[in-house]
Amino acid sequence: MSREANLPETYCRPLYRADQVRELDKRTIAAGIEGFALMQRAAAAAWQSLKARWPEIRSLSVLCGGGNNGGDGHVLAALAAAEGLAVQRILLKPLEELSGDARHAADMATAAGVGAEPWRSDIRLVGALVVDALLGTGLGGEVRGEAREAIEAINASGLPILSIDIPSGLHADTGAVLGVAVKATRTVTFIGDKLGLHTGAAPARVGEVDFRALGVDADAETDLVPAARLLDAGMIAAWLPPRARSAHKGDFGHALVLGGAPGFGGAALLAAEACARLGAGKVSLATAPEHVTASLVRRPEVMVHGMRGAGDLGELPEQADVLVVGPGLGQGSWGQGMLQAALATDKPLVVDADALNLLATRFTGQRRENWVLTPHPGEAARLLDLSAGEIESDRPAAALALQQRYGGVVVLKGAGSLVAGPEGLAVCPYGNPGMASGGMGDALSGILGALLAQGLLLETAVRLGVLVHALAADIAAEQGGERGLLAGDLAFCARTLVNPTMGVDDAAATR
Ligand SMILES: NC(=O)C1=CN([C@@H]2O[C@H](COP(=O)(O)OP(=O)(O)OC[C@H]3O[C@@H](n4cnc5c(N)ncnc54)[C@H](O)[C@@H]3O)[C@@H](O)[C@H]2O)[C@H](O)CC1
Ligand SMILES: [K+]
Repeated sequence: MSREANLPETYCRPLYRADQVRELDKRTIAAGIEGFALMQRAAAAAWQSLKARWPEIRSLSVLCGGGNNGGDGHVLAALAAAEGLAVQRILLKPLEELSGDARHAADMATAAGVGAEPWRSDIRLVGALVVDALLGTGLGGEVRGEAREAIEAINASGLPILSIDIPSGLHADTGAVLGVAVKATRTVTFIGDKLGLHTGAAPARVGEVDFRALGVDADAETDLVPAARLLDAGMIAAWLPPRARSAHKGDFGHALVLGGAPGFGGAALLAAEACARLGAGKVSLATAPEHVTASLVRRPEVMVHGMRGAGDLGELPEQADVLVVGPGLGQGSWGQGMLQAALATDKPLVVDADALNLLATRFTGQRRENWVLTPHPGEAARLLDLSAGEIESDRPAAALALQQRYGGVVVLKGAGSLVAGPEGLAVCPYGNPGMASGGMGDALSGILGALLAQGLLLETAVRLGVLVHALAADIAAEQGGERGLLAGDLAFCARTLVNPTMGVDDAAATR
């Protein structure tokens, strides 16, 4: 178990940076498995993964770079040829310029009768599938020269693509595309799963990630603290406290949503609804008076209060167990007053949308340990005084910088949302482009409010909430497609996720 009581680390696969994987390689070699044997294990694992995914394939085009990533490709080419496949082996660097394990691998493939031809810009890829063995953890800087051409040709081929270790051109630590990157169908990665395969541009580039440990137990290297951990749906049940039969709504907390400035009612309603749907005992909504009727009609279970300004809040903040501030807040005096009232309490806060923009502009210097900020890259840029491009160029660093500066827990939303907290970094591998629509952030803030209201530890609640929110979006997309996926669709899907299915007899048994 991890240091925080209910965070079973066994479910969160460790993710490493490239330098940590190289350190693991070094230690493995020092422990007696020499480099070429490790390369042979890697290539064999990639070959098994390829055959499992494409059992019908009878020909390959293997593009080999000048380093050990290319070495993996040479060994795989020999394995495929030995099983009767037609193999086109293409070299980015002449055999005689190779060295070390890569040269050993290339010579072995040649000795096994596998032909080799130099890369040419007019080359035709004749295989039915491409193996991308150009660049791995040794990629340094923007992709240059023939490697760039080769990557573009691979992407233009229209063929299925298996990337060795990392799609060439993708940064192993940040998931950023360094000029150009392969768009793989499947990526087989070795020894340590890599942080850069799960965030930034990676989710759209890696295809299916097939992690193979090659017999190396990275977890045993306790001094190698993983760069992040990969959230897994298997954790949902472990993180949700069971409900006692004798429970009453007071046991599940009271969440107060502050939002819906005049003209911005929808966001606040979405947050309040998600909060109710995810199990808060009571939900109050403090919003502009014009939204009261709509709230009563849409969600009568939410106790809605019309607020001309923060002065009308009265005892509401003190009566709540958690405050969600930001959905539809606006940045005018109404919104500023609501945020000020929230900051004046010592209650756990979920801070989103315009509340984040106000933290960056009018309420600067704030820091607390019991809040969660949920910026998208644009809001993160304002909070760190950077550009959105700089945020996206190194999302893990941005998430950690936000957490360092503001304290508590930070969610940097986007493909492969990141959760940065005292436990370190967690990456969410779920979600889809259907989430790029208005209200998704409001739904997340409501989900987080509900889990905090029910008493989950801050970091657990945030990791769980981000996971459930994204997984619900995947379920909703499976049911009805990504286009037109609405935030309101999520709350119900998310609700099913936080209610582990019970058979009828189980339900009877608990009566
Ligand atoms: N024991 C091990 O280390 C194992 C490693 N495995 C595989 O090896 C690669 C890492 O290999 P390395 O030689 O360090 O680097 P790469 O092959 O990824 O790249 C070096 C290669 O690429 C050229 N290059 C670098 N930057 C650029 C650039 N910006 N543009 C163009 N070309 C570039 C450089 O000149 C070299 O030719 C790892 O990913 C694994 O695939 C085994 O899998 C396990 C054992
Ligand atoms: K590669």
